[in-house]
Amino acid sequence: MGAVQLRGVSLGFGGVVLLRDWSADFPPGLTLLVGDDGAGKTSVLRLLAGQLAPQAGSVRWQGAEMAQAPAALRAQVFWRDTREDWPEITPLQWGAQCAGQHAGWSEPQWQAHLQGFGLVEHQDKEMFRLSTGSRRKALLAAALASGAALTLIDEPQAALDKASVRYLAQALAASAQLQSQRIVVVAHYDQWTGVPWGQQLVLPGAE
Ligand SMILES: Nc1ncnc2c1ncn2[C@@H]1O[C@H](COP(=O)(O)OP(=O)(O)OP(=O)(O)O)[C@@H](O)[C@H]1O
Repeated sequence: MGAVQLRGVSLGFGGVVLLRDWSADFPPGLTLLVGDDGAGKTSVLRLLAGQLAPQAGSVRWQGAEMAQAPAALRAQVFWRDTREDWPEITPLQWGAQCAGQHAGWSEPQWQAHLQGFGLVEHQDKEMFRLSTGSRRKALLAAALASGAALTLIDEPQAALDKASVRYLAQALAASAQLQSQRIVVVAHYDQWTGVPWGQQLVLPGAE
């Protein structure tokens, strides 16, 4: 399947430069994307998802420019911006939607992750009734269970209890073992030990 390749990427907003002529590869395996608050982690995930186009340079995967990727390629990406509002839907209903969108969806893994994150008691409550942490856990459980060839996870430790962070670390390791060709990118503001990262990329930071 190969890496997502960023070449000579520039990106900025309103005079603030986040990336200038930045090149990086996101190969199969686990990548930790490190950057201070506001360094552009979410923006890089959005570039990888094709939700955002760079102002210069290219973001290519499987022969396509991600911002113009055909639907078949987009279907191989799991990405949901954590800032997006949730519709009136329960975690179970949302899981069913995701199952329809991702060919590699694993129902046993979804069930296991709901259990592992302690979400079973909340799985029938609408998202807006859940705590931020529980909504985050539902998102993470779906990301992991999606089997998506390119899985993008933004600041997963935010609003998670310690037990869930431990569960997530082992679930990430297990997913990398299970699907060695899967590209999983996790953005976090700091180093994160205890996860077998294939690579760690540090963002240059806003100028
Ligand atoms: N669509 C946009 N329009 C204008 N400014 C934006 C846009 N997207 C991001 N920014 C700005 O770019 C900077 C980087 O944002 P981004 O969310 O990518 O960083 P981050 O590293 O994920 O930081 P944080 O963890 O604080 O969200 C921020 O100052 C943000 O306000």
